[in-house]
Amino acid sequence: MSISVLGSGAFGTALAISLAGNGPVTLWSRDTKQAQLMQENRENAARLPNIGLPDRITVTSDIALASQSDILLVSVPMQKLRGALRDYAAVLAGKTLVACCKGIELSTGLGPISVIRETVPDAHPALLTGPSFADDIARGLPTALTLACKDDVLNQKLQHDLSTANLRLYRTTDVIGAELGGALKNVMAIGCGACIGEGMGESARAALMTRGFAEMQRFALMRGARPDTLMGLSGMGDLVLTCSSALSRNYRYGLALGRQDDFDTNTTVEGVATAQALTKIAAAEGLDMPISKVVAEISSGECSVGEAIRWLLNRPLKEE
Ligand SMILES: NC(=O)C1=CN([C@@H]2O[C@H](COP(=O)(O)OP(=O)(O)OC[C@H]3O[C@@H](n4cnc5c(N)ncnc54)[C@H](OP(=O)(O)O)[C@@H]3O)[C@@H](O)[C@H]2O)C=CC1
Ligand SMILES: O=C(CO)COP(=O)(O)O
Repeated sequence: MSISVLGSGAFGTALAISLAGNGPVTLWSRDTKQAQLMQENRENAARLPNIGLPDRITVTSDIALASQSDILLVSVPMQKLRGALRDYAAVLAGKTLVACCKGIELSTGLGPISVIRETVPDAHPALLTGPSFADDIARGLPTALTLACKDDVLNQKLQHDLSTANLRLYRTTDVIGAELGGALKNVMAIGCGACIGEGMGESARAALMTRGFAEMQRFALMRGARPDTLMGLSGMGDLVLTCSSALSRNYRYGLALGRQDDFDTNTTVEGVATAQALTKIAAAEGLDMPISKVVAEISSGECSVGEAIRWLLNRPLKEE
């Protein structure tokens, strides 16, 4: 069994480092110069600095070579997934593709598994998600993740092949629940960052996380997810991590909004597009998603964080 990671961002590189503990791994970058630099310097200086690449990792920009592996982990941002898969659909046909991204596609409202199905119809799709900062994984710190695949026989094999010394994988066939847990927690992390950045305090953050989780459950149930999936690593687990740590880019982005600080626009912040996608779908379905709505509005500059908080607090009172 051979493994490649397609996409050499922070997360793809961290996964490659962890998987290299089991055997050889190919790490693919679309950028030839970046691939050469990483292969020679044994470091991803751009996205995961100061962490060495084990000898068992081969970095390449040759997609034909990388796609020869049995299992391909696809680790690019959600809004780039369709384009990346479409570009390489010919060599990805029939492969096992494990999406590692967290989000909802803005143009279609779809999650990663559906995007794989549409772009590479005869691939075998799965999803890896859950609480996991790239930096932690790359440093060998332990975490537990959710591996989601409709085909439980394939999933059992993947669970065996992708578990490592520091990644304990739990499997589920509820791909919708796993996708939505990972996608929606990023929106709530922006909200929590904004709340702390605006100086609202820890009690407000706990309230926002809890009501945010209620929104996550409401949306996921509407889409056919199982409630217990949201209670697991991909939902509650990742929500807790991302809403409470400044290692999260979504949280830091929210923090910057609340403090009215600048934020590097090249940083991957998945929750921004996902909040917009959610708001569109919720409006069409008549679903009440107030936190997602204000996260979309503060991200687009339609309202300030202060105005958003006042609006949330002044809505009609209701049952919990
Ligand atoms: N970082 C983390 O801690 C975690 C991230 N994730 C998820 O992983 C996904 C990727 O995030 P992350 O690695 O952090 O992001 P980064 O911003 O660190 O890297 C994104 C990577 O995707 C590549 N890329 C972008 N578009 C394409 C394309 N069309 N074809 C090929 N490669 C492309 C970029 O290449 P280039 O450099 O050439 O632009 C870059 O290597 C996200 O969905 C994120 O939510 C999940 C868990 C943890
Ligand atoms: O998904 C993550 C942790 O599980 C990483 O979160 P950020 O994308 O907000 O950094």
